[in-house]
Amino acid sequence: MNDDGFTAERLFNQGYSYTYDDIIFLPGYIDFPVDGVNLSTKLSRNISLSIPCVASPMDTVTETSMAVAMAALGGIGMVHYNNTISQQASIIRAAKSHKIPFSADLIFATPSDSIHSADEFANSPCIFVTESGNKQSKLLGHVSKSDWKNLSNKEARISAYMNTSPVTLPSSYDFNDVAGYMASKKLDFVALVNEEEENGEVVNLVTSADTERIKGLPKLGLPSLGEDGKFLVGAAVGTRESDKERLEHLVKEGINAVVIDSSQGNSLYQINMIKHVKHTYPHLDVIGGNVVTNYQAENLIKQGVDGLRVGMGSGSICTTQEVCAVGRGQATAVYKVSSIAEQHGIPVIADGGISNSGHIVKALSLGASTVMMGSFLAGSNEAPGTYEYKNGLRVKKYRGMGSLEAMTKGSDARYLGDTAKLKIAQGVVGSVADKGSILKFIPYTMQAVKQGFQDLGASSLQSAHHLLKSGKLRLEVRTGAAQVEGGVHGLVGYEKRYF
Ligand SMILES: NC(=O)C1=CN([C@@H]2O[C@H](COP(=O)(O)OP(=O)(O)OC[C@H]3O[C@@H](n4cnc5c(N)ncnc54)[C@H](O)[C@@H]3O)[C@@H](O)[C@H]2O)C=CC1
Ligand SMILES: O=c1[nH]c(=O)c2[nH+]cn([C@@H]3O[C@H](COP(=O)(O)O)[C@@H](O)[C@H]3O)c2[nH]1
Ligand SMILES: [K+]
Repeated sequence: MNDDGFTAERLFNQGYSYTYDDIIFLPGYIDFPVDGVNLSTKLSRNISLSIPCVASPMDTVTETSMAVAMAALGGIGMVHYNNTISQQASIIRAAKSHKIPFSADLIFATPSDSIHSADEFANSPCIFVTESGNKQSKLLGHVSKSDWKNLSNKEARISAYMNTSPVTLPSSYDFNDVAGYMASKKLDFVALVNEEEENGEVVNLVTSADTERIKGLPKLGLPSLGEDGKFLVGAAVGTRESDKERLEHLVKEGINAVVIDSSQGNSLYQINMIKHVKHTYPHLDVIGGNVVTNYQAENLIKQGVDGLRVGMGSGSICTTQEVCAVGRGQATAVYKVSSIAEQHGIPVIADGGISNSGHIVKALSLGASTVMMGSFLAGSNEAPGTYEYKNGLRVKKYRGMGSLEAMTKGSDARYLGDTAKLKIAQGVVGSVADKGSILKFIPYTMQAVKQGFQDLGASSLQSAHHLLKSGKLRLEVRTGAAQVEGGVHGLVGYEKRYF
């Protein structure tokens, strides 16, 4: 009989709001190797993923590159809605047209243009020539940077010297198809065109440097693909009348799930929106939230949500608990909501507060099926925005969607028709350190999560949830001193490297 530690049920019913760092699991029994751990899971009732990772619908986290890379890794990205309907739709369209987990900056010109400086190529190995000089018209040829450098008359019009038979491949080719073709033909670069469109629009450019870089990264798992063979992409919408029109456009672009975005999801507005979505698009998975209590969760489950997003005030940029005095410690919130959702077969997304692989292990072992991350992903190459330097550190901007800056930017698009109102911030604007590509650090993070699962004696999410429910999973609260002991301590200096 195991009477060591507490069961989750006992620990989380004492009137404390615990967060991930407050608790620690006692180890279980290992009878399988690390690579025997399977992290496949469900985002929502009808959507399966091979890794439990979701990119948050925030304007400094998820646009095309993030959505593509997350799906390529086996997770999913939720495209934010702090933009116009057409901008959000075009981010989704672009993500859906990719089969390769990176996107290049594409440069276009018309045949009658001249190229005066190498700067016009920016970082691209070529400039594409189309009838109208933009992406949307027919591809006529290209000028490679090396051909342009050898040109004696730099004033010449592009039509006089462009290559009129550029090598293109369908954008439906996957990474191995493209890399294999490039290697066999010894190509420096190749354009990927969308063959579903009449004009064969160029959607991506792959260079041999890209293929070499990808080959050097950890092997990708099973990508998240829909029935149409395209990457799974989700999107967020609000609960205003105008969000119904927004959703109509997003559905046309083929989104696979919709997140109804709110800090407090148990509202008449959200319930009306869920009813609308369920009635109008019965095959679209709806993720409701955010919720942190049984009462909130039950109300949304009654309306037929296919997934629940859990977390209020736990995010790194959140000030909701300070400003509004509502919310819940994230470990308690995830455990409480998951135990109700599980009875209805509804997967839970643990949203916010993830800053290391241990937090992911905790969220999943407390009943969540996926984790949603903002700050953990915002410093990556795939997040929107460019890097800048702050105190010698390479950083990217990261801001709360309830920050004044984000609300002001989105107010035209999101709060259209609102009468003048006083804006109160529930988030901050900040920056996060450069982390490189998620194609590299997410596979390492998942390996760390697998090690945590192995220590617990859980070979899958299902088995972790079984340990939780059966009371075999034992945990304790860490005192302040235990938390200090659990971290690095007593050293004069050290370097923290995770992989
Ligand atoms: N997870 C978290 O802890 C938090 C997240 N956030 C994020 O910040 C952003 C903004 O969040 P919220 O302010 O909660 O957004 P929200 O859209 O739920 O609410 C904004 C305001 O509009 C009102 N409203 C919504 N629909 C309405 C309708 N149809 N008619 C009239 N009034 C309506 C709400 O009552 C509220 O006052 C979201 O992206 C959210 O995810 C903000 C705070 C906390
Ligand atoms: O109180 C808040 N004010 C905000 O401005 C805000 N913006 C985002 N979010 C929520 O935080 C989550 C991301 O949290 P992390 O950076 O910790 O991953 C996100 O996924 C959201 O749930 C906000 N919460
Ligand atoms: K917070």
